[in-house]
Amino acid sequence: MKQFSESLPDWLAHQPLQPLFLKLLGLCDGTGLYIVDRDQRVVHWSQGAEQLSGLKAADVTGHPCLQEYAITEAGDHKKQRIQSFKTDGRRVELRKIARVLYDRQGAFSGGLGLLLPVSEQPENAALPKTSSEAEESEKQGFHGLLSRTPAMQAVFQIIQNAAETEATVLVRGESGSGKELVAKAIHGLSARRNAPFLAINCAALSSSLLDSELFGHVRGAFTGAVKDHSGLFQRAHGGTLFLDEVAELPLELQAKLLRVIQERNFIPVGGDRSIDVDVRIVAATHRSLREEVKMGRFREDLMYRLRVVPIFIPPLRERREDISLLIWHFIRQHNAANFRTIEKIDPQAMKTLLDYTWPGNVRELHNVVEYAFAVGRGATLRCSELPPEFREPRTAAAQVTQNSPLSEAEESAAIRQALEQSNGKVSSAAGSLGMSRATFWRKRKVYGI
Ligand SMILES: Nc1ncnc2c1ncn2[C@@H]1O[C@H](COP(=O)(O)OP(=O)(O)OP(=O)(O)O)[C@@H](O)[C@H]1O
Repeated sequence: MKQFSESLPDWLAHQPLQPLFLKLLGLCDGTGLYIVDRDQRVVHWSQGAEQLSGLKAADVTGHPCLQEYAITEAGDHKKQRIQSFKTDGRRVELRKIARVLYDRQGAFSGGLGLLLPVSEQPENAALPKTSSEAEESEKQGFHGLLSRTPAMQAVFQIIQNAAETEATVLVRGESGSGKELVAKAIHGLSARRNAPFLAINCAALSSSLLDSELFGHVRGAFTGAVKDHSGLFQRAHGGTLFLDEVAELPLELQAKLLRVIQERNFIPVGGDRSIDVDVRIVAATHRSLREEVKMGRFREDLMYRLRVVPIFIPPLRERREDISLLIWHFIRQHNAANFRTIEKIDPQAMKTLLDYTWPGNVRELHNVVEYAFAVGRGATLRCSELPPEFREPRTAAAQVTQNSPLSEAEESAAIRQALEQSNGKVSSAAGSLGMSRATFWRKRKVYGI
């Protein structure tokens, strides 16, 4: 990108800088401009930023770089950085474009930022381009789920079809593989999309708390029940209830759940009257419910009621073409929200990422990108910016994956990626994949790359 200073006209270069700067600030007051100091504390917050975010300059100035105003994405308890703000109790989606300032020693000395309503942000106009893959990644999304593997395209098709029905869906997949995103996609595509989508993790609460959270309780049902409490089934009326880790549901609550599914009504804890509800259930588990039934921990009749439409999400290690797609997707998100812009991934770092087994799936991958943004600087993501476990000697599991042959699709995706990263230089692309130049050429010919 051409730097502004490169084309600074002579007459401008000779202007006294301070008055010029103050005039510019005044001129931009209607835009969402803000400035932070070297500690990332806000030192200037324009009127435009006030209007867009609903946050007054007096409340923001002196505080660390907006972080404390970021709110969590519904259903996900990780911070989304600067993507959403609360205004008068409303949620406003904002994007941030930032430029870093360095002092004469090259140390970070602050930054300028511009807030834009998401709808007004011109796609790619202000954001630095990362790689063509980053742009491509946005095209391969399905309601927030990105993938280019055939197995996931089949999942998208099932989601689409299931959303048009009222069938109960059971999503199976490892932790962090995207089960909740699937549930949200089904809700978002269904006729229930304007009613609530509520989620609960059945493994996170004790049996009695879960009972009261799901079905509610009446006043006096137990010590501390000082007033009636409506449960999730009641609050999700007309919408969708996502039951995560459903295999962990205690047997006594499995009976209650079966009743709601069959009878479409339930009795709150301590109550004597049943309440009718219309709720679609999407359940998820990382376990095999069949195995749980065999072990006597899960009711067989409930299993059949839940898995009317089963959806299986393959773990990330089995869809390795998605690794680089997701890495660039998260980098792009962070480029827009941070003071660092990553434009390249060092080939060795990319190889390490592609070889990793990703036990925590997409969530872990997102964390790794977040880590790199937190610890690293500069336009290239390097091996030294990967979390410690990536730099330690390989685990047995990683060895197995490394030694396992890549599928044709994985191999051709890796070759494309390596070429992209090396700017078309064959030697370094081949080297990054541990191939000789001859093998690399032969494979390119086979795959038509
Ligand atoms: N295919 C995908 N494309 C983009 N982001 C994804 C994808 N899959 C998962 N994610 C992201 O990864 C994180 C974990 O996803 P999600 O919470 O849906 O997983 P989960 O399987 O429900 O996890 P858990 O079982 O631990 O609750 C979320 O931030 C989600 O947005």
